[in-house]
Amino acid sequence: MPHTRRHGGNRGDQGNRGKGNGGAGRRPAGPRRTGRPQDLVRRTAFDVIRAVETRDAYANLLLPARLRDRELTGRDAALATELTYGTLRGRGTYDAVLALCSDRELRRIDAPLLDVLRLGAHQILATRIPPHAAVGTTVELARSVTGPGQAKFANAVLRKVAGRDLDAWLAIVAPPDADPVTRLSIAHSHPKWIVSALRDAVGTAEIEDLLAADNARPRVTLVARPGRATVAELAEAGAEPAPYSPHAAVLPDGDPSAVAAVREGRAAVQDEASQLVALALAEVAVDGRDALWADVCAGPGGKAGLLSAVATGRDARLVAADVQPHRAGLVRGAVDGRAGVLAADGTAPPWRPGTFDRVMVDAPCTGLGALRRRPEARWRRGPEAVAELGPLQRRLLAAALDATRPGGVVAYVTCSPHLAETRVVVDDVVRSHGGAERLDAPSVLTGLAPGLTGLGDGPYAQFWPHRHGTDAMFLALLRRT
Ligand SMILES: C[S@@+](CC[C@H](N)C(=O)[O-])C[C@H]1O[C@@H](n2cnc3c(N)ncnc32)[C@H](O)[C@@H]1O
Repeated sequence: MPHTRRHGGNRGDQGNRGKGNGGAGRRPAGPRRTGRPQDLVRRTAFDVIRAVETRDAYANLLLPARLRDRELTGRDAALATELTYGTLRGRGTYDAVLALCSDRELRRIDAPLLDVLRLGAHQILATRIPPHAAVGTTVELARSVTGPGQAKFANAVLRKVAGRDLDAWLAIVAPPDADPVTRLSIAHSHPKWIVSALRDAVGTAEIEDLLAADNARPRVTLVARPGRATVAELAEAGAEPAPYSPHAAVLPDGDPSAVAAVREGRAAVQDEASQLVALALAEVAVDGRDALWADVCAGPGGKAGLLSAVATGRDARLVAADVQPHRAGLVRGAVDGRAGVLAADGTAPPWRPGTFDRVMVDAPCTGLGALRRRPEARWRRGPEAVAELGPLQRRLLAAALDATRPGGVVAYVTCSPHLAETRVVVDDVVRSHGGAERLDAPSVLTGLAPGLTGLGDGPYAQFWPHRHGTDAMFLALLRRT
């Protein structure tokens, strides 16, 4: 099933009735707060879904801005978020159902109308909104977006969708005797190439759990930057200590920016695996000097923020770089004053060979390990992205080994479990570059978090959403010889 939770959507329609648009000369962007709040909630979800399609917008960045502009808060904001993310994630499943309910091929349906239908299918099949209400409000949306003729078509299609529940539809569109990749692709709404790649990485026994975890809402994990904030302080603000990272706390509900330490930059939102791979680089033993660290792909600064705080506590210094100047700018807001930040190309860096004692390469990758967070990401790129990124990943890792002194350590990290951008890259570079010895990453990580298991047999470590509740982050640790 594309969704593991059903949302109490219709309850969300009750909030903030009749608040107006805030006055003081401020006009919300797009539709105004007139009419029924649920219309504005659905319209907001629709607008974000369209912007994702037409201007490559990122839902997790655009939606909060639209909610603010339109003064949607509380349950209305929660419903708009659920409808936006759920529709984007579930598109693969909903398209398979819509194709059976429409007398027109989906590719012949106008793109805005198809998005309205997907939004309707999500409400009917994966929320607790009563089907008649979901059909009625979606038909109204179709009318306002595309006109009365199309509203009639939308009504006919959505009434057919509402004729069965999700399980009954899945038995038809993803039957047990279908080819396994096709069945998983439709049932869990992932493109086939991603199902195949994830199955190669995690194995047949766990692929279904992994795909289901990609469709669940991720918890919000905070990092208390060492020396600047503590988990105890985050706990006072309502967060709960997380299971593995000593600096992590989970915010069960609510807005991270309501936490003072987050507002003040002493804490931040950061996945627990992302914290642990940075800590692994900081903790693995190095022989001799331990004074100068680098993060060569640092933007926007999640790992650099943690590394710089740990470095400062040990009287070491972090140099953080990113090839994109605006991303290097974001890093400046995440690191402490001792760190150096610059815009530089990690494949042709301005520092001398052998400069650093510890180097982080958090390489640009497909992001297949963070599909929970970026609901549209799975539809955006095809398998060619893996081949396109491979040469850059290899050059960055080779250059990082060059930048490390003998006895120093390099961490190669991706937010993807795809074998072609994880172990295949590291194996190739170790073979062709020479001068690198693989360290056992799982044992370094379990040294940090004794309860942590299921990272693989080494020398590489792989986190998984369904096993660890984290992003599928990969870590290789290499000692420069
Ligand atoms: C996965 S992101 C890094 C995330 C970051 N480490 C964090 O924890 O917030 C990869 C970064 O590599 C940067 N990048 C891509 N090519 C690069 C290059 N040749 N040299 C340096 N940085 C590069 C991208 O701009 C992007 O910011």
